[in-house]
Amino acid sequence: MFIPTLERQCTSEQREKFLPLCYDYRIIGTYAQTELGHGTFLRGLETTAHYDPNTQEFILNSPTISSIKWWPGALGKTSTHAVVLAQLYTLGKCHGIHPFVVQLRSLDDHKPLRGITVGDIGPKMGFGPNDNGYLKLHKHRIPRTNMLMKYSQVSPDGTYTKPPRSTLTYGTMTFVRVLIVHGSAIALAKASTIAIRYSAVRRQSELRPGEPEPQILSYPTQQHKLFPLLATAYAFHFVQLAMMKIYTDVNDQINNSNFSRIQELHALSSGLKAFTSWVTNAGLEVCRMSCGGHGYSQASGFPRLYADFTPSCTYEGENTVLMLQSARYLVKCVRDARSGKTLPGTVSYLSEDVSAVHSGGSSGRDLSNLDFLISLYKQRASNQVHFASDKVDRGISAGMDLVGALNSASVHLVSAAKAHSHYFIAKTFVESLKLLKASSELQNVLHQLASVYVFEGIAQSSGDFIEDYILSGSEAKTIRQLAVDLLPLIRVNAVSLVDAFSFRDEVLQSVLGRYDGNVYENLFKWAQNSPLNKTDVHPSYHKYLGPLLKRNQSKL
Ligand SMILES: CCCCC/C=C\C/C=C\C/C=C\C/C=C\CCCC(=O)SCCNC(=O)CCNC(=O)[C@H](O)C(C)(C)COP(=O)(O)OP(=O)(O)OC[C@H]1O[C@@H](n2cnc3c(N)ncnc32)[C@H](O)[C@@H]1OP(=O)(O)O
Ligand SMILES: Cc1cc2nc3c(=O)[nH]c(=O)nc-3n(C[C@H](O)[C@H](O)[C@H](O)COP(=O)(O)OP(=O)(O)OC[C@H]3O[C@@H](n4cnc5c(N)ncnc54)[C@H](O)[C@@H]3O)c2cc1C
Repeated sequence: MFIPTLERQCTSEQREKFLPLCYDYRIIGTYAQTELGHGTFLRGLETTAHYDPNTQEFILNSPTISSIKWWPGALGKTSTHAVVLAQLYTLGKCHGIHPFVVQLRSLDDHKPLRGITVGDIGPKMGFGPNDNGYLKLHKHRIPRTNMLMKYSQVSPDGTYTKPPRSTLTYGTMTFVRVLIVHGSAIALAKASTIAIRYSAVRRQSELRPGEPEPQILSYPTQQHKLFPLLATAYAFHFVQLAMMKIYTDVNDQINNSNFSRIQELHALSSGLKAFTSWVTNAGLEVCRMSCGGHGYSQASGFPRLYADFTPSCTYEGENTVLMLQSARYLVKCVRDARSGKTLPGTVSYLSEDVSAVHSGGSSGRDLSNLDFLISLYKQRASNQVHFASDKVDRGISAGMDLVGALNSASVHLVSAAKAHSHYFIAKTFVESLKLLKASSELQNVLHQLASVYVFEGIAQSSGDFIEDYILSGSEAKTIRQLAVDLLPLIRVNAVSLVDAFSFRDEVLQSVLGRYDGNVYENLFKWAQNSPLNKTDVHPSYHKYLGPLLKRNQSKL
């Protein structure tokens, strides 16, 4: 995050000064924004940067215990520098959060500089090798030119020039949220690879006396756990490509001072980061549990994969908060649509009249047709967004202000943002396959994956579709069965579909997911290397167990 911030927020002179140092690993940096007391509410950050025109320096301070920077990756023991987000004060006025490059440690002996107290925040659930750290600043002075001044400036006499948009400071977070969508795709692909390969190797239970124990991958329940997640990993792969394309296009526009799509990008990246990381987080646990006891061993790779992935639901914007950000924009779009404005691409459906075409019961609608089902996802999203938006309007009519009305409708707003994200993902998956140049065999297999993703997505949220009369109960039941009917077809290619992710064993880090499937020998070998097995009799025997046993034996 240090480098992307410099690349996006530096003037050209500052780029020339700082970026070569980063690219050549002459300095190592972190992104120090979160504090002990604030991570979500950025306007509440307390670190201060007061400009001193006499020396043309900023004086940085952590004025309170809650203002101590807390969590930034590699801050504790590694980073020599940080981008510090602080409240800018100049000529007696506060101008809000701005980014500053601060050197933390000497480049000679790596000792912290004067006015800098840094350290590691202590053991965490995962990310063990990462020294997430704390930073306390005490009257630490930096040159004026260390404030990143691409968008806003402080001149030598202290005059402040404000940015074209205050939220441009938030740009790096948007970029990393887009990366996290990719991160979700990768994590779910890894978990699917481990679980499906192991399920092809593992044989368990005798269905009928005398019959060989079947591969657990043959059980419909095992397939129902794993194949929708496999399909989701493919869906997220195509979604992260689409998200990155939108990010790149909008970022190019921003670089040409065209800020017209910044809100749409913020809303989409927030919703997709939250949606994909929540789904992946839950999916990792399903994959682990589908591997039985060995899934719980460190050898499976799942404990580390989960512990390292799960903070994706929190960092870079806590997921609920990001869903609310996305929903706030959707509510704005409903208003704009009602006043006749044209809506941008990813939300244009909100101005269409998708009033519920009453479920047809036995109307013979083709419930296996993906284009038709995507139109139902659209209808569900539109209904949920309009419902939540109407709730906000009713709150205002009842005398609330906008903040109060948004807050009171927030549970529904989160549901609406989830439905919007889900529609975008399902639509993108289906549309991406249409554009894919692939053999008919491959198209057929990928169509099976898209189908099980779309069917299962409806099955798992069928309440949304039934409550709004988008589907009848019997139609929802039919779609649920369509998902189950697809499982044995996907079974044929399941191992190939995870091999296609082509994770090397060294990357997958899983005995259960080894490419050669030689699990049991390697589990036993792995166990031999356990530290506890260095000696046959563990030293602790002589201190605790031995005396205890001997004492009790003498009583016999
Ligand atoms: C090869 C593999 C590749 C894949 C990678 C693999 C793995 C994983 C991937 C990547 C992971 C990388 C690194 C992972 C490790 C660590 C990273 C974590 C680092 C961090 O964890 S780093 C700290 C992150 N910490 C946050 O994330 C703070 C969240 N908290 C906020 O962000 C704000 O606090 C907010 C938005 C909640 C409230 O903001 P606020 O107080 O100003 O209030 P408000 O809501 O009124 O917003 C006023 C107007 O600004 C607009 N607005 C807001 N944000 C905008 C944005 N970003 N862009 C454009 N517009 C934006 C609004 O839409 C509104 O607009 P309008 O007024 O028009 O409605
Ligand atoms: C592994 C890891 C790495 C990190 N790396 C960095 C880093 O490199 N740099 C950095 O600056 N930070 C980093 N962070 C910090 C991270 O960005 C914050 O933890 C994150 O932004 C969440 O903020 P918070 O901790 O204040 O949570 P809080 O906002 O306190 O969340 C607690 C609860 O409050 C709820 N809540 C908060 N606000 C609202 C609201 N407006 N409406 C409804 N509910 C609300 C949330 O939904 C959540 O349920 C990292 C964190 C972790 C875990």
